[in-house]
Amino acid sequence: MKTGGPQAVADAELVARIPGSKSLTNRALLLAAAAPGTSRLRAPLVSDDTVAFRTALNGLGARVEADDADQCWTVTGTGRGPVGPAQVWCADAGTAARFLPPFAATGRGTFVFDGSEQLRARPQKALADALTRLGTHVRAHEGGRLPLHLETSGLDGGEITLDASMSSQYVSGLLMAAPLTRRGLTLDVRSLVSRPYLDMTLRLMRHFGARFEVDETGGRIEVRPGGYRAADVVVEPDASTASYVFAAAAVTGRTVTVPGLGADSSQGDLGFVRVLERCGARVTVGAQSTTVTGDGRLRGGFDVDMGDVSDTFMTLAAIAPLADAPVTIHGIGHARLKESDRIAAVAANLRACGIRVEDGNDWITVRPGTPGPARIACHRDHRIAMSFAVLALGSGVRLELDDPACVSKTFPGFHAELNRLFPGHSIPASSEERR
Ligand SMILES: O=C(O)C1=C[C@@H](OP(=O)(O)O)[C@@H](O)[C@H](O)C1
Ligand SMILES: C=C(OP(=O)(O)O)C(=O)O
Repeated sequence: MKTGGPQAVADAELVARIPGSKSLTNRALLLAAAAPGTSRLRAPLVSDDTVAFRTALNGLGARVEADDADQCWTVTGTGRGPVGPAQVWCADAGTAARFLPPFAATGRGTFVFDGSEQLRARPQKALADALTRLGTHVRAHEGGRLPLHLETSGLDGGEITLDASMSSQYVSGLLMAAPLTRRGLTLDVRSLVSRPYLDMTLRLMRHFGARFEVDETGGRIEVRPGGYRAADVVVEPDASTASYVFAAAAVTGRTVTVPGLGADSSQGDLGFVRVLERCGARVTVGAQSTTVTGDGRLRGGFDVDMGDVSDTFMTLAAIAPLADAPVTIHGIGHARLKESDRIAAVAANLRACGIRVEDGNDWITVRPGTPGPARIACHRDHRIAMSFAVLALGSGVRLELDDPACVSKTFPGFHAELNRLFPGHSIPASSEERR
């Protein structure tokens, strides 16, 4: 029988404190704002993206109030689309820029959506075009980008085809607006990326009382009119965020459990643990929690499609130098259109560490190697910062992040939590002051 002592301490399971899902928080906020009456979000994510979303909804006529501990947000919704004029600041949040304009289009008046330089650079054309075809008067910057001006008297609905090859967020935004249209809306979705997010949207819409049908191909969705009813939501921990502590388990040979993230999760990014399994980690996805145990060595020599879980491809790419053979990740072309061009950013940072990398339009190959000290260019991309923090942890190399605080987009306490789980982690928590 094993007793206490150093080995027992080394083997002890680490229980990570992962904040709520950004995607669930911002969807639940929108649906609660669109429903009449009071809805509650328990354990919402409190971060730049969700606070921006909450503030935007307050400006659009809903009331979102937080309790003292920010553990429960109470939303008083209006039961209809918002009334303009309103100026909406989306900050860095893709979810705000893609979910809020369709919602506003179901209301009446004029609305102006804008965001940071980073968000202004991200594509919106398919969404702007769809709103125009539905009868909204839309004026956008070149290529449909922010700032976006809308003038609307509500949406009749109807049927439109939508190209979702750049982002699934356009589809989610239109779907969530659809029950507020006068006749209902049918979407014929083409070239969809990030499919699990669309399923998450539909699941949450159903929770708020929406009625819809999805055809057998999954590409045609018919949403009935009739609005929403208020509902309470318990927000699960964020699966994309959990990828960093799971990867940390894999590279340190420790066991990390994330409570509250289990087999029934609607977050596709929990699928990242199956990729870690290919690297040799042991994975248990239980009803209420997920556990990853690493053996400290990473197996490579595989090629994996991470198109459905692309927010986690950098987590794998950043630790891939520690694998015993090359790792290729493909299907991730749309990751070039996020907070940064993520393929380019990961490739350049790995090269700065002395690692051999090849990359193409929608793929990257990372070769085994010993990373050397480097300054990591985060490009204000939270996931670049968090991914390379895990490489620093796993390799013991000194990596300096040029913008450690950018993690506040989705996980303001990231460095502190990594340090709590893995004391002595080389990126100091003191670097975490907010921008
Ligand atoms: O709908 C969502 O909540 C999200 C969808 C994904 O974007 P794309 O659909 O643009 O890939 C993902 O990258 C993003 O972090 C969140
Ligand atoms: C792509 C991301 O964010 P968003 O599109 O919601 O801004 C992300 O969080 O990785």
